[in-house]
Amino acid sequence: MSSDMNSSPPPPPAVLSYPPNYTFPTHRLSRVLRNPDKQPLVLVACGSFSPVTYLHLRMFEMAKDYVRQNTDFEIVGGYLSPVSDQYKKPGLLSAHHRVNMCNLAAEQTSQWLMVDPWEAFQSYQRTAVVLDHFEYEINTRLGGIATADGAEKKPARVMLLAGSDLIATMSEPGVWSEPDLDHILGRYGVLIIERAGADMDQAIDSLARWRHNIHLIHQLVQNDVSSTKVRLFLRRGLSVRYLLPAPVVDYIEEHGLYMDDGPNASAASGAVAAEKEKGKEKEASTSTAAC
Ligand SMILES: Nc1ncnc2c1ncn2[C@@H]1O[C@H](COP(=O)(O)OP(=O)(O)OP(=O)(O)O)[C@@H](O)[C@H]1O
Ligand SMILES: O=C(O)c1ccc[n+]([C@@H]2O[C@H](COP(=O)([O-])O)[C@@H](O)[C@H]2O)c1
Repeated sequence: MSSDMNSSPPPPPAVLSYPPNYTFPTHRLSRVLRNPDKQPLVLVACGSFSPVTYLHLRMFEMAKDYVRQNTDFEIVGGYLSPVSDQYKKPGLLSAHHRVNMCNLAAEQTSQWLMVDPWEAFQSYQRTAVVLDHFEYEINTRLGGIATADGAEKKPARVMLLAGSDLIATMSEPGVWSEPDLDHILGRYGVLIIERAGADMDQAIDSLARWRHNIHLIHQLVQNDVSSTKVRLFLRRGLSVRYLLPAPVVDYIEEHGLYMDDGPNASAASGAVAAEKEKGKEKEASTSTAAC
């Protein structure tokens, strides 16, 4: 293991709690680095995924192109990490269904993406802790990623992959704690995907001190699909085909999901999430009315 790894010890497993019968998914993790000059990189996208859309999957492909063209990293794994039911965001379907839909999307439309149910099936875990969990599983438990000649194992860099709307919340008072921001952006870093309606430069304005660890990825094809719009379409009996992977559309139909407002729709448990949802619903509602 490199000296880098020794100077930055991962947190002890005691701070990480585990859901019952949990196994960290590694079936698509590249355990060997193709290019020995590169540093292995693992992408982690945290979110509701209620439901997962093509845009969630597209974030990973955009990141892959960016990383290949602009960095010294080699991507060895990509994970969707659906949030716990305790996040209680309006429109949040049960973790059981959200994880199933993410698994269908990853397994049937991608060769490299995986779904980690670690945070979904337990109490709410902050994003900083989720990234620590990946760090522990990949670099402590698995010992990192081997070079092709097997001479050494390099620690993988874990990075958050997120849309600019999520990053914009990092400048909103009271949403993220300052030590967590320092942990996420200082230690791990983030790849930000431009999202219509959330200006990237504005989103990172107050995050300047971590700029060296923040990578901005611009959209080349504008596409503002959101889970909120998909849920709204479903409630109105409109088609969502070609906005989501076909197996996910079939799953939603088969289980009759998102036909009503759901148990959390008016609970407004998280003020920020609820406000965000209301704004998105309004915007989505205006655009479907215009159709
Ligand atoms: N169209 C998109 N463009 C860029 N990033 C996106 C897009 N859709 C989702 N993301 C990002 O994916 C991650 C997970 O998002 P999330 O599950 O909250 O989806 P969402 O569509 O924003 O959901 P909702 O509409 O329920 O708020 C977040 O980092 C979010 O910014
Ligand atoms: O760790 C935090 O303090 C924190 C604060 C706000 C949001 N998050 C995470 O960001 C994600 C937001 O998802 P969403 O669907 O609300 O856009 C979700 O995974 C949350 O756990 C995390």
